[in-house]
Amino acid sequence: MLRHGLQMARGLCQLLSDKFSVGLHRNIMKHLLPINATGHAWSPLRNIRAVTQMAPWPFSSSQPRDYSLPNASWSAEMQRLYDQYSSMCEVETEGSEKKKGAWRRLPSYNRTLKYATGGRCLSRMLQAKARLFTRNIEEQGAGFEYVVFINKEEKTCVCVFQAGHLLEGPPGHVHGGAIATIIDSVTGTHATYISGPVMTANLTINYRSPIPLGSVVLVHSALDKVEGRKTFISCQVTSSDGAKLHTEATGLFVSINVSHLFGA
Ligand SMILES: CCCCCCCC(=O)SCCNC(=O)CCNC(=O)[C@H](O)C(C)(C)COP(=O)(O)OP(=O)(O)OC[C@H]1O[C@@H](n2cnc3c(N)ncnc32)[C@H](O)[C@@H]1OP(=O)(O)O
Repeated sequence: MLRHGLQMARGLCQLLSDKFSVGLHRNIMKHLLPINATGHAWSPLRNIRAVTQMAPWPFSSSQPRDYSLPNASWSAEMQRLYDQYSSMCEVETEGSEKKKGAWRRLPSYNRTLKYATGGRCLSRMLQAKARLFTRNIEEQGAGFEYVVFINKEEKTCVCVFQAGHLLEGPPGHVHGGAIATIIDSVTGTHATYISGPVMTANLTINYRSPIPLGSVVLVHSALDKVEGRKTFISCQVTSSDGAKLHTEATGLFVSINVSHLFGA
């Protein structure tokens, strides 16, 4: 019973911190994972693990890499847009006072839920190898380079997305499935920020104009409405100056009890 409860707590914590990559995880993480003076996470669950012989806590020895931070593969346009939205974000100044800003950058990691379906643990091999679909290409700039910002006041999201050469569909242009993936990731993250844990129930996409490989586009996500467990989001992918419409989409996200993902 204790073991099962701890697995659930650990899975929930990681779900909120990895899969959904949104701010609400912070409240839980700060209780479960105080950061010590060396910057390493300390977990009360880790201490209990010695008694219960549970699988390793994935964040126990080092901080996870935040993939939404700039790297050498980012083009000047990607960096410019990152700087533009970052300048509108809330920042902590000296003395822990916060400078007001409507936007917030959402961190992004490469691990997803550790304990998945059927109420059973995934095999150790799968646990070790599982990676978030959009963050699983090692070579920087080859796949999905993106960063998501959320506007708390307007309840909108924008993602700056640079599509790498491994995402080719039609010659020299981005694969429709890759476009769907980034749309699902951004709108899903947005819905989670609004409504807590959700799953995509429906995604409807209209492709209006092809996206050149290597280009930087903006994925704009807006909340349409929330009806009970249903969160409706609409989305547009445009050129970085907003002049060209590439893709339009609508998504329906249904709130779930996380036990849904544990097969309970
Ligand atoms: C950082 C990374 C972020 C990544 C975000 C990516 C998110 C994802 O990709 S999730 C993976 C893809 N999605 C899935 O695998 C979901 C699979 N489907 C399911 O698990 C379930 O069908 C689920 C959870 C969506 C809904 O099931 P359940 O909880 O039983 O809800 P259910 O009672 O059927 O429906 C609830 C409401 O939604 C409606 N609904 C459910 N599915 C649909 C649908 N496809 N179309 C329209 N309406 C729907 C129902 O009609 C019902 O409406 P109402 O309350 O008005 O009667």
